[in-house]
Amino acid sequence: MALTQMALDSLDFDATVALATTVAPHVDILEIGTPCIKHNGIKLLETLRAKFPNNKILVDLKTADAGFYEAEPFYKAGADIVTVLGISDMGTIKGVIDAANKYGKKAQIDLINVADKAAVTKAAAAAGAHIIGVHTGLDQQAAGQTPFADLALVAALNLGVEISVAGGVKAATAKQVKDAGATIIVAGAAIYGAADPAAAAAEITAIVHA
Ligand SMILES: O=C(CO)[C@H](O)[C@H](O)COP(=O)(O)O
Repeated sequence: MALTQMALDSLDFDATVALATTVAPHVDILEIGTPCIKHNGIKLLETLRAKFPNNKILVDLKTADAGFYEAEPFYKAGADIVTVLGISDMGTIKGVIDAANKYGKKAQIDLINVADKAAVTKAAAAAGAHIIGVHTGLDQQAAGQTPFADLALVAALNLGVEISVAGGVKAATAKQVKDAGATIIVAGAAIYGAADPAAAAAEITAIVHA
């Protein structure tokens, strides 16, 4: 079954916990977004881990170096998934995979800004990556880009790894993303920007779980 992931992209600690409280019953995975984890640190992960035992938690570290060293404390503190940049050295990617395996968790390789996405996906899968993250970042979205072509390319490789898709996904596009091969469908702005975030999350999850 495909899963939904909600990206918590606020910088504010209390607002993040409050939004997670609203949304957690309606999504599978809570994501602590990159600006959020940089601003608030591992204490926020510890807080969310304690409050939401029924959700998986992804920490979007987007690690670029020192993979094992940077990722290990987050797995130890309860992260289920940690991200590493696909543009990093394979030693860095392998370090995050090794840290994930040490704790029985998952490493996600983020393809943001990767030039040869097929080559990096194949190399990461061969190195034991659990999840490939097809990702059109917020700045790329502002320039009009979408993740759909990259998703088609990665899904066509048929490597047997999980595929997460992020980049402006909303209720209107969630089915398209799932049908194209995504196993984790990420939504940030479509949920936190909605008038009723709980309802928006529930709507997307109903589509993804259908
Ligand atoms: O990782 C991110 C930015 O780097 C976002 O959290 C991700 O793109 C999901 O948010 P949205 O649905 O608003 O694109």
